[in-house]
Amino acid sequence: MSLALTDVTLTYPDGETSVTALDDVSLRVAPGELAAVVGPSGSGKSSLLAVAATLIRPASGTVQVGGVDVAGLSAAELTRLRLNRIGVVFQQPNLIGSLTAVEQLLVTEHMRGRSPRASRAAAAKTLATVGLDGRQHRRPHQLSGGERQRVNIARALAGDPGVLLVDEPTAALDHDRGAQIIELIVEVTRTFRLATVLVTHDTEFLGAADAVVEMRDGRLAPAPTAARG
Ligand SMILES: Nc1ncnc2c1ncn2[C@@H]1O[C@H](COP(=O)(O)OP(=O)(O)OP(=O)(O)O)[C@@H](O)[C@H]1O
Repeated sequence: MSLALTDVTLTYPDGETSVTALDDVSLRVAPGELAAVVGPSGSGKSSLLAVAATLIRPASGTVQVGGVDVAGLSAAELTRLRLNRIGVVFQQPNLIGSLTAVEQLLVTEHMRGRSPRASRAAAAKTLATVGLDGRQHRRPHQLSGGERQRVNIARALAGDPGVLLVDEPTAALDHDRGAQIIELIVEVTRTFRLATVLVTHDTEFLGAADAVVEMRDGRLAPAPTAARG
């Protein structure tokens, strides 16, 4: 599935005035490709992900997921699109403390209306894909930081999405764990032919990205080679 943002502009009200978080931004990501987004704090990276996730509607411009302009979808269709086609990985895993790894995935599978038996088998398979075979019955406090982030990634993949949006996945991890998480994101992008957008400060891991773009004051441009690590 592809992801395309075209001429997207987003403003937030700010007292009497407004802040332009995205200024005429265009980004295309083909199936199986990873686009990395770098840029200083406050430049608009999270806003870009929120618009791509269809959580915020831009003031102008279009967002297409799998060739479909999301502006034309009803509220119910948008909910289905988010649940079934778009996987989001936030900086913090946001796991539920009392649930095991497999149960974290079953919560969203339940929301998708899938049967518990089929969901459990699929969730175990997804956990194995992210390297957590044998750890599926552990609760978050029994997992390392890197393993918790893997559960987070597995949860985003469980619905079999076409688009994967990842916000600073290595921020809470040490260097080696961070490198492994980036490697995993690249691997699942290729294996499942996802259109992946990865926001990161870790410029040293960007060699595997198909494109590296830089946000500055809400504008997107190809990153200078120095930012590619
Ligand atoms: N809900 C909001 N209301 C008003 N302004 C906002 C809102 N969210 C973000 N902004 C502003 O929009 C701009 C872009 O913010 P955004 O969070 O997208 O940046 P970012 O690049 O993700 O930053 P960081 O790297 O610090 O997470 C900033 O100037 C920010 O202050």
